[in-house]
Amino acid sequence: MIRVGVVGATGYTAFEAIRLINRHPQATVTAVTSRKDVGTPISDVHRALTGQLDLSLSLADPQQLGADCDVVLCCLPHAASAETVRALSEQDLRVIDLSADFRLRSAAVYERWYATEHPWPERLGEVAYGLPELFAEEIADARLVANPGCYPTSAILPLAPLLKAGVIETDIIVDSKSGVSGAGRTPKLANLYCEANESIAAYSVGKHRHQPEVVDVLDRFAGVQTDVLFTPHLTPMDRGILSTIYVQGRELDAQRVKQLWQEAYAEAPFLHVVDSPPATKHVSGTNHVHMTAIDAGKRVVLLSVLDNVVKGASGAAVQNMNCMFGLDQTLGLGA
Ligand SMILES: NC(=O)C1=CN([C@@H]2O[C@H](COP(=O)(O)OP(=O)(O)OC[C@H]3O[C@@H](n4cnc5c(N)ncnc54)[C@H](OP(=O)(O)O)[C@@H]3O)[C@@H](O)[C@H]2O)C=CC1
Ligand SMILES: CC(=O)N[C@@H](CCC(=O)OP(=O)(O)O)C(=O)O
Repeated sequence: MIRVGVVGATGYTAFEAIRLINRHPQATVTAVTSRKDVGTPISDVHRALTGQLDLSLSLADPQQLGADCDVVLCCLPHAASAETVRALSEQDLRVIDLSADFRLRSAAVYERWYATEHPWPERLGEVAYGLPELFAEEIADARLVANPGCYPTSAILPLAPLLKAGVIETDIIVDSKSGVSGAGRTPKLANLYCEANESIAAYSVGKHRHQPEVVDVLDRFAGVQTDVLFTPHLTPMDRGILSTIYVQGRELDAQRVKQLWQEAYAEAPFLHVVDSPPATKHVSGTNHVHMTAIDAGKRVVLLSVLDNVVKGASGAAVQNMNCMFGLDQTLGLGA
């Protein structure tokens, strides 16, 4: 059995990770940590875990986690995560960081977009990016994996094969909508029921930190510098992301896009090319991504949907864990 520690266990991604590991035939949760709820049973914090996991929260002590775990899923906010990841990396265990702290390859870019100094800049650029559909070999060999952002996953997966094949121009528009769980469980005014319900709004227009992540990962995979305009929207649903992506290229049409996806993702168990516009409900609670392409004048419109807390976070983390331990990618993920 793989012994799994969950750091920052009181949050949404941690809950989803525990739920998935509880169903995993070869992994078990052995430690859950928190700053503020030390000593509290995890099932008091996440009531859906009643009768499902008999563990109490402890402080994140790297040495103790090193003794109790083979792998730690670090579910802390960005900027807070990097120090903990660094301390955990000194232990004899593998780490999957769900935050953004090790996704970018450049400390200067990180510092510009996250407005904070990186505490371990020399490690950036050597960390596997946790999209097994694109980087399976690096992930399999890694001791530290940077789990992708939820929006970036929804944009990178449709775009990567098209850029690699050189069939689209590098000027790309990504318009994304997310459910409120994407913002985490830590309360914020914009995410209160009366603010978010029956309403939809764009935010961080032209300055969201996932824009450089998409650009960096596409360059890493396809060796192409893109100019991505990314606009996220908060929508009144619990979970789910829909990304609408506008691309164009000479003699490009939807059929060619789908053919390139089919070739690139023939072995990818969670990626599905569908024939009509997908809905977030089609993938809710699953690790699947549905994608389609539709001709629209001089452009092709790409549509992708995923569950932000599963394929956008904890499901991807379990998929990465499976790769790191030489297991079938789908184990514990119901596919
Ligand atoms: N929600 C989503 O859909 C996605 C989230 N992510 C990323 O995953 C990570 C976790 O997200 P999520 O679970 O939604 O977040 P939450 O806000 O739900 O939970 C984060 C947990 O981290 C702990 N925490 C908060 N602030 C600090 C701090 N300054 N130092 C140490 N611990 C802290 C808290 O636990 P306590 O107070 O008990 O210590 C909190 O419960 C984030 O980096 C997020 O950006 C990535 C993809 C998708
Ligand atoms: C709806 C909502 O607020 N979503 C979050 C994205 C969550 C995520 O993936 O963010 P990380 O890169 O920090 O892991 C946001 O826009 O900040």
